[in-house]
Amino acid sequence: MHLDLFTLGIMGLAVGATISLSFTLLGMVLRGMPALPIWAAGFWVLTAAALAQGLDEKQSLLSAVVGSGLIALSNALMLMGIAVHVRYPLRWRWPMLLVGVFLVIQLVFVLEPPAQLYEALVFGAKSVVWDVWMIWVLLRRSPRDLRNTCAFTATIFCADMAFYFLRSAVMLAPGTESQVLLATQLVSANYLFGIVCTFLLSTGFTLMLAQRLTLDLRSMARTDGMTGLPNRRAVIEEGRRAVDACRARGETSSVLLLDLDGFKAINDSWGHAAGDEVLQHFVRLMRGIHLPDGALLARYGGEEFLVVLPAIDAAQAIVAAEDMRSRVAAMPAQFGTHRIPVTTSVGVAGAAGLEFEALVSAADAALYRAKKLGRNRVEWEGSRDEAVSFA
Ligand SMILES: Nc1nc2c(ncn2[C@@H]2O[C@H](COP(=O)(O)OP(=O)(O)OP(=O)(O)O)[C@@H](O)[C@H]2O)c(=O)[nH]1
Repeated sequence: MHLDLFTLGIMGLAVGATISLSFTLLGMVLRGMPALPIWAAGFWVLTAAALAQGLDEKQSLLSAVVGSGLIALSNALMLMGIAVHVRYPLRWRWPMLLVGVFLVIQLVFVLEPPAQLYEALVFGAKSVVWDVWMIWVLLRRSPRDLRNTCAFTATIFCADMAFYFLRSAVMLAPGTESQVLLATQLVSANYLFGIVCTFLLSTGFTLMLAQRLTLDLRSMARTDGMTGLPNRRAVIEEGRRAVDACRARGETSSVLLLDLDGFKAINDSWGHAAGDEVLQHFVRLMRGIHLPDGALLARYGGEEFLVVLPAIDAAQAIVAAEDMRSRVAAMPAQFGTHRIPVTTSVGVAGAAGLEFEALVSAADAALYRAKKLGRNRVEWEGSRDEAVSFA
């Protein structure tokens, strides 16, 4: 089969339109994925570029300027989609500036046509600039937990770059310029490679989206929606891991269980929205307190919060708990024009040998006593030096 430019243009059009349509439809289903519509637009623009360039064998002004302008625009869209996906704050103005520069270069080429070799080399250089930029964002600006799918996509851009270097090497080889057949074959190879790359790129982007979706869902399942803190499930998992690591080293760990006092009365007197505001106010206060490295703060239940302090002994934990209690008592919550007094009771447990679950139930027993003894106070199990004496 002879793959002339027209045939390749039709193939590019079919592949491009299919991918663009898939991404557009995916964007309608997967809401909350901001990169998706940008990539869909990128693929549509790339398809339009294939249409403008591939179906116009005479290489008129339309194919030269509009086609390469569209290719530059599609690269800018792909790049912006990647930046949005990895949450790298890249401003639209920089890729768009590059599109403008490349468009001017193309216009100059139309007005004063350079040697074919020179034009092809500039075309390759333009692709390499986009490739390097995208590879840099994918590998250097992506979060660690998205890195493997980003690395896959970066490999495609590396292959694209390698192709252009290879193509340039062939073109620069002595005597190549005069071989018309070779030049035509290179253009065809360029098209075919572009089609394969576009397909692989769509696979790379799909993998990146799948990984982001999985991570987002996993994070949502472990986060409390109202306060943004880790939820009970997350803190049990992470707390267990942290306490076990300390136990293995023979170190003490402590946990604090904090429960807001009279919270039902706050809801009953001021309404549920006021209750929510009090919870958020409490979390803001807690976040403002400097906790030791490795400490975990989580929402354990309705108005109950758990602090895990690995490698912190009971005496230090009691001091930390007293600091939290007094700060909360000193700062009422603001709800509209009303100031709502807030206090918390705290149960503390700290021991070297206990498992996480045993520490939490000891802290729970201490909390129960704090409530019984009048609330707004810190209680612990056992002596202050070894807050759980029954370990
Ligand atoms: N506004 C609001 N209320 C909540 C939320 N989660 C739990 N609650 C309420 O918190 C209240 C807890 O009441 P109780 O367990 O009786 O505790 P309390 O009134 O604080 O009493 P003590 O703990 O003994 O001081 C219940 O009325 C729950 O409906 C929430 O996310 N928002």
